[in-house]
Amino acid sequence: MNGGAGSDSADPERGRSGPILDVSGLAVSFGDQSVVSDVDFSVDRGSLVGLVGPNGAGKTTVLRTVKGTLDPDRGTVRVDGEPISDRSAKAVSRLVASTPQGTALSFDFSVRQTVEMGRTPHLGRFDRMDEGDRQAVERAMERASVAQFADRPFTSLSGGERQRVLLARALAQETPVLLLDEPTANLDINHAVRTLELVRTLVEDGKTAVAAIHDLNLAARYCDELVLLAGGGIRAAGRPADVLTSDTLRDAFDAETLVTTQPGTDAPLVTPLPEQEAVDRRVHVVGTGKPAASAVSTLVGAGCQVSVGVVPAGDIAAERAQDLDCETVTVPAFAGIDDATRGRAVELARAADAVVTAGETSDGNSPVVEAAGTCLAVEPDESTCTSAAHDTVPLAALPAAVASLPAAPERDAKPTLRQSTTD
Ligand SMILES: Nc1ncnc2c1ncn2[C@@H]1O[C@H](COP(=O)(O)OP(=O)(O)OP(=O)(O)O)[C@@H](O)[C@H]1O
Repeated sequence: MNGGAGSDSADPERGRSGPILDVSGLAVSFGDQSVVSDVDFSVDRGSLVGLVGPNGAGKTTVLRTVKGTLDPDRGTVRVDGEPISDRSAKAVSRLVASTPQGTALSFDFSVRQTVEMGRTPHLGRFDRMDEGDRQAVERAMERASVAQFADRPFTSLSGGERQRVLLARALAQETPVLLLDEPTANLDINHAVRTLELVRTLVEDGKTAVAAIHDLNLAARYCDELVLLAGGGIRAAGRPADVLTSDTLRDAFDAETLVTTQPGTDAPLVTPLPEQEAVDRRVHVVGTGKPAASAVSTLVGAGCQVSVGVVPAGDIAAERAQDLDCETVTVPAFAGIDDATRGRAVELARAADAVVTAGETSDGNSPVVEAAGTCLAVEPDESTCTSAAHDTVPLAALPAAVASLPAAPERDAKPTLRQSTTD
């Protein structure tokens, strides 16, 4: 019996909990060049963990070590509690399947023959595939959406199509653990999302997956946890929102980023920022909705100290400002602005080098807008606070417009901003 007749939904892993993969004290070098050391992480059954990090950080090296094709200098990889070094290569292949980073395989097999290779660990040396093996192959091709190419030569496919065939080969292996090295690298956005949705379905059915993923936003959206590798070790590990912060990304990638939240989810959204000199200005934003939220992100990204309000609690501009640790003066939605609340916003506006209005602003905020010496309105200007003289600028030009303003000389005497208060 060659096995493999079971369907994915009857995965024996389903319902089991706890770590299936445990990596401890891993150190790998090539010659005298250390690539990673002190790498420790474990992966729970039924979860998807993303390995992220800059080029050359060692993601592929860690994946190769986990599947046993590269021996570490130190450390242990355990699958299901047992070190892989104590198991035969074939036994490891029944537990761990992988897809390679590159798709430039030179063999000229058909797609079906390529996927059939995934059954090798389940066959004896002289065994032929049985009906159960053939069903596993068909199922894997269907799941990876490559059944329509089954009879074509592998080498005739595009890079993205090949990538899906290699995923099908790994699925045909029917292992509890999947290691995916850049599974979306050659895929268009539709196939990238479909591939990661498929991996999520597999994970929900009980499989465990570790994927090296360059696209931080896809990694954040689909992975349960991330391991950030950089500089020869793990820089951060845990929930995507805890790992993908501006500070850790600066540390790992030497890049400035703006981290907000992906619409409709609580996954972080990472926007790389072009290198530019920080705009050392203090700005108070008055407004609501997406225009005000975008103004806040743009100004924070440009390096300004930003405060916001008065804005209704729950408005996207208030949430964005709080995400970015800006002092935010709010009132409950649909409530009027009381004097004390308006007073705090006026104080912040006076202390700022400029007030920026964006999106709809209520008449109740007029004293806040008027409190500033300078007012800039973001196009299209929807402000109802018309009493203050202002220039209108497109959002993209806002940092430059703010930078061109003179900084108020009494900066040191200005009241300090509190971190993200809401009333
Ligand atoms: N066989 C090898 N011999 C020598 N050095 C190697 C070998 N394989 C990898 N390296 C080096 O090890 C380091 C880590 O490589 P690795 O491919 O693991 O990084 P990575 O994080 O997967 O990178 P990328 O994001 O670019 O795919 C790199 O500096 C690489 O040049």
